[in-house]
Amino acid sequence: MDRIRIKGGNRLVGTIPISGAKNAALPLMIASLLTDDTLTLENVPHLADVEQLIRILGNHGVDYAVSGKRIGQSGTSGRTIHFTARTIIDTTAPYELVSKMRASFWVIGPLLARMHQARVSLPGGCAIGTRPVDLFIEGLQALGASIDIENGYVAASAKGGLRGARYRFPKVSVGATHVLMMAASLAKGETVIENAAREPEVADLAECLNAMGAKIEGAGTSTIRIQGVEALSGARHRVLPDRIETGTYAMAVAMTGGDVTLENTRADLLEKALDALREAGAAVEPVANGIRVSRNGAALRPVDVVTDPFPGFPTDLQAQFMALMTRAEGTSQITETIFENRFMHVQELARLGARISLAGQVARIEGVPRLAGAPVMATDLRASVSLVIAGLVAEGETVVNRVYHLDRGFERLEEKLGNCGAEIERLSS
Ligand SMILES: CC(=O)N[C@H]1[C@@H](OP(=O)(O)OP(=O)(O)OC[C@H]2O[C@@H](n3ccc(=O)[nH]c3=O)[C@H](O)[C@@H]2O)O[C@H](CO)[C@@H](O)[C@@H]1O
Ligand SMILES: C=C(OP(=O)(O)O)C(=O)O
Repeated sequence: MDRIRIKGGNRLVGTIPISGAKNAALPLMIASLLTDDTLTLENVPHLADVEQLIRILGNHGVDYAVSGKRIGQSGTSGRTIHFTARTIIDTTAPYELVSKMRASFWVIGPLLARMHQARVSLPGGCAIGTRPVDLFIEGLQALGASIDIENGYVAASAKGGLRGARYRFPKVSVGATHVLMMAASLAKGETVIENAAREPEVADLAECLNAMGAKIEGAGTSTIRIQGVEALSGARHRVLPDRIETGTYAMAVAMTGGDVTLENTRADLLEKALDALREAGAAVEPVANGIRVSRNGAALRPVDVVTDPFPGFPTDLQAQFMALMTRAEGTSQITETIFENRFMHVQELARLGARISLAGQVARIEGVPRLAGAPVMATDLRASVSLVIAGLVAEGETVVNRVYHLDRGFERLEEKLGNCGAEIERLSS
């Protein structure tokens, strides 16, 4: 299993190209199931989750072809991939494939809409909470689907097709909003989704679906209105920049000090996180095609944050911000409101000398003047990268084990940080 070795102490200076967003690319790829035409996606990141989803889609009959820049070229700006689901050859998504990744469950929406049936294994994904699927089930039932859960599978059918309806989510869910929006695009009549997730990835999916011929209004707000259409066509769409990758590197720069321009990204995708960084003492300014982040000499100040659905502080940046706060001059508080078990990085950060106490969903971080390198274990995707951020300032050597978590969501992390002066390498074994 690969490991990442970091020698802490170097400031980060230079430019980091931001990739297309994993959490936008995955639902966009799944949208290819909605049409027999070709959906071309640009700026697709090269990530383990993308490769896994290609396999899952292949099982349903989606062919893919890669064109444009290939991985390995320096400065690559992501791949262009053409997805074609000419015919759906299987409406079952099996446990072996779906258990590896939460988002793969989302195929249920397009399969049901196009084929009027789907049998999808209950999902896997990062172990950060129980992550039930009740909202998907309720939402799809509102569109007329009958659903049974049997032998670990969700079996859904809609004889005669889905019908538009008004549905209010009792709780905000990104995935369930994606699924309902895709399903409703091919339902008969109008669907109104209330209390929808407002994440930029939802708006990105809607933009792509509209390019495919869907009629969706209001995506990016909490009420989404969809007029169902008979069929969708192919389209070409560019995947949104990864706001979590952006925020992660911004936090790494705030941690080490230095001056880095994050390229191919947008500040409006993560205002709340950038505000927290400014409060912590970093200078953050939008520049043409990106964001410049620096901290030169200013002390790190403690900042309290509470995770929330967009436009709040993202849960996917919580671990990284906690790593930063371990070096603040004072005590900060981080409250996690989205997932009930997303503090697994706490004990690993403690190995590096961090002082963090937990009470339910609240972590209190007492800043320390130094961290010291140690072997640590990645437990989930964002937890892993929080350990990398801490390792960048820890004295001596930090080795992060179980790097496969990182590879799910960060493209060429060692190269991107190494090019800015970090001493970081991948140890393959
Ligand atoms: C691939 C992807 O885009 N993953 C993101 C997506 O995950 P994902 O779409 O899985 O997250 P959700 O927004 O659905 O989850 C939010 C909360 O709702 C709960 N819930 C969700 C569905 C359901 O049927 N019942 C239920 O109770 C979840 O357990 C969680 O507590 O949004 C999360 C919240 O921003 C991010 O952390 C993930 O990185
Ligand atoms: C939790 C995440 O991913 P997933 O929903 O795929 O587990 C994430 O991207 O941080």
